[in-house]
Amino acid sequence: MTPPSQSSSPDPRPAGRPAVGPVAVGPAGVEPIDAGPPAVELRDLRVRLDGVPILAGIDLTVRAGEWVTVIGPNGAGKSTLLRAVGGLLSTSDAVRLFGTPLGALRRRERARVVATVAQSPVVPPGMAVLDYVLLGRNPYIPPLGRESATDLAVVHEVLDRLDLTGFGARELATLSGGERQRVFLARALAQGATLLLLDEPTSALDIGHQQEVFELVDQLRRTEGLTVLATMHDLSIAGEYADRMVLLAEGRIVAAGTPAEVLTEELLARHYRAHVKVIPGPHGPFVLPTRPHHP
Ligand SMILES: Nc1ncnc2c1ncn2[C@@H]1O[C@H](COP(=O)(O)OP(=O)(O)OP(=O)(O)O)[C@@H](O)[C@H]1O
Repeated sequence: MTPPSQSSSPDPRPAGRPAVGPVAVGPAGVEPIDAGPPAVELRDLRVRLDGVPILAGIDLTVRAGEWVTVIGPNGAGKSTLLRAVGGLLSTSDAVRLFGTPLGALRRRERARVVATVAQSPVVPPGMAVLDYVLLGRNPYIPPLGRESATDLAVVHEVLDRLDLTGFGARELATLSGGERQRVFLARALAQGATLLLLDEPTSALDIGHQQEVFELVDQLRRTEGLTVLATMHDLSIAGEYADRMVLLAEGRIVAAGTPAEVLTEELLARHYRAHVKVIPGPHGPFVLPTRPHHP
């Protein structure tokens, strides 16, 4: 089930690529389509906030259907990078989504292309879960219009897939941290965008729900060509799901490559000042923090 188009504006998604509806599951095992422009293209992206340089010339390409995870120590600029890609910062023409400069996309168009799960989303006070997730359908609801049966069906399907059936009437503020985090993800998936930006999306989840969420996102990626740009601090999980990883430090990319190339003891010691043991695993290296040796 793909969200109906309600705009005559040009759709920057590659031709033939469906809008990703969370309930539209295609044949399993379809490889990402690698034709057409990249999902994300950053060319010399520089961001200053309140006069402070935060990102110092980032070049990064994320192919359609790829999962790229940005890692790095606190304050490295990961959230700022995702906010720039999501259109929340002024970036001139440094950011292109599916070949279109970000600035050329109107708000509703952009919302059909890119959905974000922010680290700490603002929650309108008193809002029920169902109404909050329905906000994800705004790009498909005409101004002054009401949600359609399709919008409601998508929302219920997403709630179901994120183990939130029965939560619809609950006030968001009464949920546990992990339940609330799944609602934030539900809203982003209900948006049906082709590019998903995940900023520490599972930091409050128990390991079971964490795995469930990442498996769901990965399934959408494999079956429907969803592109994922994520940040996370759990390096083992990051390596298990990412095709490629980018290590950011002090606003610059200091390493990029496969998880095995980026998750090395030497790089993690240098940029995180962390003592870790890296053990090869079937889907990516496991990174285990170890106590420094005291003689
Ligand atoms: N408005 C602002 N003015 C000045 N500095 C800012 C502003 N907003 C953010 N920063 C700084 O920018 C840097 C990057 O912040 P950002 O949130 O992108 O880091 P991060 O890598 O996501 O960190 P974390 O892992 O802690 O979430 C931080 O040092 C932060 O203090």
